[in-house]
Amino acid sequence: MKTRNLTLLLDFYELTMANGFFKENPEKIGYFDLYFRKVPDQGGLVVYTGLDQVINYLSNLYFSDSDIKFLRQLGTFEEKFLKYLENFDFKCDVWSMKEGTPAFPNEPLLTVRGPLLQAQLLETMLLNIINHESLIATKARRVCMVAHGRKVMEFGSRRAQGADAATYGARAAVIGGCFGTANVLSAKEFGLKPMGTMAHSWVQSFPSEIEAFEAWMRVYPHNCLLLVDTYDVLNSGVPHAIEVFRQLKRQGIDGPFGIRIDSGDITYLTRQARKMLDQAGFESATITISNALDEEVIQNVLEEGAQVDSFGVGEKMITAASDPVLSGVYKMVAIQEEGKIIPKIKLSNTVEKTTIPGFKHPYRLYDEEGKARGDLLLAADEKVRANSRIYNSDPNKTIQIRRLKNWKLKPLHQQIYTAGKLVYQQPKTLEVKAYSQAKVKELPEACLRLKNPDIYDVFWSKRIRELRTKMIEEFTSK
Ligand SMILES: Nc1ncnc2c1ncn2[C@@H]1O[C@H](COP(=O)(O)OP(=O)(O)OP(=O)(O)O)[C@@H](O)[C@H]1O
Ligand SMILES: O=P(O)(O)OC[C@H]1O[C@H](OP(=O)(O)OP(=O)(O)O)[C@H](O)[C@@H]1O
Ligand SMILES: O=C(O)c1cccnc1
Repeated sequence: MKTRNLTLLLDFYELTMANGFFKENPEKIGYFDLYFRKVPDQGGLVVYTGLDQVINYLSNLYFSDSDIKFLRQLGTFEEKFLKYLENFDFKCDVWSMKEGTPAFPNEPLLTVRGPLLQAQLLETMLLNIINHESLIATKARRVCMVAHGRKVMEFGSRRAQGADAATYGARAAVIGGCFGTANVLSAKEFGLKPMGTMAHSWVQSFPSEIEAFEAWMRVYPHNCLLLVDTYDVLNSGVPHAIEVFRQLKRQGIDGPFGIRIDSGDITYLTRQARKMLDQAGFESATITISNALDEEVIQNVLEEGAQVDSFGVGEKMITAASDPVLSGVYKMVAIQEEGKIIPKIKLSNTVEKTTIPGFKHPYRLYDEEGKARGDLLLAADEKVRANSRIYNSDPNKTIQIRRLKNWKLKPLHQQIYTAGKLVYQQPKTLEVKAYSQAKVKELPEACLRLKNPDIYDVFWSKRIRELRTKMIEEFTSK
């Protein structure tokens, strides 16, 4: 997407703290991890998405004259700090998982290291981008999985919560597995092919359904997809569609032909429509369905034997309606003073909400067959030996300690910025999608299912576990 100055899209406390950090010690370094604690819909994985927009945001950080003017008249900030913002020079290091990576609770999707006052300013926007796009990609994976290879088109822009949610959401849906989107802006910006059928208004605008279909046929003889539910699917829509396909066939045009059904009982109507099309000799004519679809409806109708070639999915996917929040957080995990990294923790009443201190990176563990067996968090300067002990991060798992065996470790973090300089080449959206699908295939099948998936293990090294336990004890014994 075009560059946009979103620097002021932050929560005011980030600026007031930054003003304070500036006064205290502008050189002090902070480390922050961005992660989530719970997979939406009680699913097994999140499709990490948003890095493209994160890069766009970070590469365009600046405070414009009018931003500074606005901040100055608030009377909250020191003049020296405003001057610092005026000449803002992004200096942070950023590590991130590659976009499309399947990710799990409590592992850093993205880590920022840099002057505390800068790293703090990024909190809201990084979360805004990643929480939204990962949520939609995660939902789309669920929807596409139950479609079992049938195409899913993203149709949700009209019901998305605003223009960005529609456009970036459509991209996220494609990364999650959708074949394409009806959103033309998203298609243009992200190198996708826009797609779709026709609306009821086309049919309504003619004196009769057959005239509407014939007119469409004249405009698009080589891709004749007709919406057949404006009046009566089986008594009017499908027979008229067949009549038009016959006319095209007589002209020597053999498709692609197709119909879309947007209301009624999907199972019954598609089975009947399939029979009618087949009997008329149009076995290759496709049937698309739409109308408030989600993974449950799709699974239901396919189990009932619905005859569907592709799905148009809108509102339920673009808003992740069944569980519409990914509660990613951005937490300080360390500071650095005089070259020394000092781990920091945030305690909570629940173990889940207590943070994981220290500068660390996530790795994926692969067995001899190339299957992912879990993820492992290691301190940034830590090396582990084959067969060392690793510890489950989930306190509810019965088996807490495991051996690393001969599993291969592959780093999940890539360096994206070094001292504020972009050092990473972001792949194109369709490459991200292909990468994501390949990475999902590496996971145990039981983690992928919609209901009651197996919980994928996220392990910690001994060092991380001991540090956390020690810090909890230190604070709670005080
Ligand atoms: N066989 C089926 N099993 C489960 N859900 C279905 C089935 N057929 C349709 N649905 C879903 O049921 C919901 C209601 O569909 P229906 O077409 O009856 O209502 P509607 O949206 O009011 O129709 P209209 O678009 O004409 O106003 C939709 O979400 C649809 O996807
Ligand atoms: O239902 P969704 O999953 O969001 O899919 C997109 C919907 O958008 C269109 O409906 P339209 O705006 O014409 O209204 P409708 O619900 O009356 O069909 C289309 O016909 C689908 O039904
Ligand atoms: O092309 C379509 O059929 C379409 C696009 C958006 C929303 N509903 C339908």
